[in-house]
Amino acid sequence: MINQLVSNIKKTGAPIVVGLDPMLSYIPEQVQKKAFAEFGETLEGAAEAIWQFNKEIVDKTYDLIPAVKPQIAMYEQFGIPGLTAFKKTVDYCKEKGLVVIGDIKRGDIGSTSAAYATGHIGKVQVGGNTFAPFDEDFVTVNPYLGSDGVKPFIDVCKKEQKGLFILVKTSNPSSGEFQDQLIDGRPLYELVGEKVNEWGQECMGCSYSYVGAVVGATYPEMGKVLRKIMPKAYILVPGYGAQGGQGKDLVHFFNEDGLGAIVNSSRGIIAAYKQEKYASFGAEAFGDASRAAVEDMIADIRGALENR
Ligand SMILES: O=C(O)c1cc(=O)[nH]c(=O)n1[C@@H]1O[C@H](COP(=O)(O)O)[C@@H](O)[C@H]1O
Repeated sequence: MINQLVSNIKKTGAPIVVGLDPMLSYIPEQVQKKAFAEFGETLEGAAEAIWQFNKEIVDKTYDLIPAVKPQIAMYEQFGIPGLTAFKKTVDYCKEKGLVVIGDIKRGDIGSTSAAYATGHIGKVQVGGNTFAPFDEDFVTVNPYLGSDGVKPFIDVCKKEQKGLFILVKTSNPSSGEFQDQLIDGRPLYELVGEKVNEWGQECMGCSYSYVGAVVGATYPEMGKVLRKIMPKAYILVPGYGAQGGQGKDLVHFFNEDGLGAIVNSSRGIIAAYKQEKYASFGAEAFGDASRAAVEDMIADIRGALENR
């Protein structure tokens, strides 16, 4: 899967991910009304609205981008119908040739991690039948439980040619509370980065490992250090746009080959029509506003990489 991700990035020239994080408040009224007319103001109605919203955004952007990142919490809040919309989104994006990063941020004791890995990137056996229940291409993993909580995900990746992005330094304001704590004079995120590098060494695709890392766009100096600690890890960089990250902050997340990082924006793309900059599109043309926001994001990052 890492090879498909790299190939999609080279083909589009766009090291970006569109985060499909649909909140009902981002979904234009006409889309909500239509879904509620069919299913009522119910969990099913909400799930239909987020599915139709996602589909329009994917239809308007898929030719420009290599990958999407649906964040499962946005779907789980609508219970079982929400999870059905998550799965429909995963399948639709894959049909469109996009790499799907399931943002699930899981991690537990070994046996429980194994079940998470099976459900999201692996296959489950039911009697004589085998199913790939969610079938994302990559998932995000929380490494707080240590190696035995991460290894079951790596084992499934090896078997199924899937991939991981492991939280190393997150983008949120409180991330330093634990992640920046010094251990023998070195911050914890550096030690986690070293572990990601170690885990990734036996998981190489053509040029990059399929064990990647998450490092927030909001901490560019730390990104620079982590890039060197994990030279073969693809770095998923959230925090662009709504959280303040800009192209010029991100150049050191990339390697000299122009690869090695993929920058996520969720609200900045999917709710673009609500921003002043794209307001002229109006709520009816929300998908076109998202396309314009994708084009601007690509230009910003490409421009920064060309001028570094
Ligand atoms: O793993 C992630 O994707 C992630 C890690 C992190 O450190 N910070 C972070 O914002 N994220 C996710 O990235 C997305 C950011 O959304 P926006 O701020 O709307 O672009 C959300 O889905 C977050 O859950």
